[in-house]
Amino acid sequence: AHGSAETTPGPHDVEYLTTISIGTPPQNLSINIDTGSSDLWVFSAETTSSEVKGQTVYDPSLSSTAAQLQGATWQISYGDGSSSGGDVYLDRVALGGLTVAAQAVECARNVSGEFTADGSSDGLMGLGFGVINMVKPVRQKTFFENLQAGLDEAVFTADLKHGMPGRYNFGYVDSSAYTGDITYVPINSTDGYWGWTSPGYAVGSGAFKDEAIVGIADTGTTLLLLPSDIVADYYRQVDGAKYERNQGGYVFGCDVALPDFAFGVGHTAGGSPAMIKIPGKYVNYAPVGGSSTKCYGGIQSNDFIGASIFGDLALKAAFVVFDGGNMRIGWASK
Ligand SMILES: O=C(NNC1=NCCC1)c1ccc(Br)cc1
Repeated sequence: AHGSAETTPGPHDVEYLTTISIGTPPQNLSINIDTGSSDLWVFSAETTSSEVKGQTVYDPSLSSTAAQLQGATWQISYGDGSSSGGDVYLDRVALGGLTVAAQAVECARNVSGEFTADGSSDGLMGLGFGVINMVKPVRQKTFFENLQAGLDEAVFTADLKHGMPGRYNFGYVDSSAYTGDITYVPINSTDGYWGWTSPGYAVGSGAFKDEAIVGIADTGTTLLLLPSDIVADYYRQVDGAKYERNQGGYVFGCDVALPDFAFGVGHTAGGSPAMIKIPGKYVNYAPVGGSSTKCYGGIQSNDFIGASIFGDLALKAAFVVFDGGNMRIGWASK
């Protein structure tokens, strides 16, 4: 089996939203597919009403195929400090023409302010590894893990785009969706993430710099978060760019010229790595609050996290294969 679903960017490509249907008759929700976590949770009929502002909720009592997972609860917090928690139902979940008959659907009883304020997202679908699923006492499998054995190929692919809809495919690699070759590198899933190491980077037309970047591929994080020395190196090439603590990162004039940023993938011994190039204009993330001339950079430091995060800013410059069958990740230009 294989399937395909369109995914639509929010403002400034802050997140990408994909429609899933839950239950019988189907209840359609718009969710954020997140390779940086492993819980499928949704706003629900049980969510504290003051914390629901415009979201569509899943109501298991209206689904003839819903069954509460007795005694199961969950609580999760994300890298950006947001959080949610609640209880668990098993129900059928469909996405892109694929269905899991008994998927753990984690129903929120409470959500943090970030989720309440985001009227576009009705929940998250984690496509990380089940080892970090947060359901207690028995952790649950992700949608992809439940599908995997029945897929033609044990893969899903992310084809996110700048300011326009992209696509998540499951069970196959669409050879018409990228250019050149896909370069695969092994992943380290010990922490439950799609962890991988880039051999280095280049700023604009500059030389490749051999500096290993240990990170994760995370569709649920908006920006590209890298070691502070690499980030400083990039913004040295941006006229007037500076680090502003009260803005929480590097800012620059919204009309400034921005160099491309390229990161390496794999490299044959002595050979040069494949490069994924992020166009400079993608690095202009958005005007900072209250200004129309000062803009916030899409490349920022990871110093509080430790690992680097190849978030949507990096992913939307590539066609990315999350290969669960071979525990590897593949990157291609497009
Ligand atoms: O939470 C993480 N990714 N997903 C999401 N962020 C915000 C909403 C969803 C995340 C995962 C790993 C590391 Br290391 C840092 C952050």
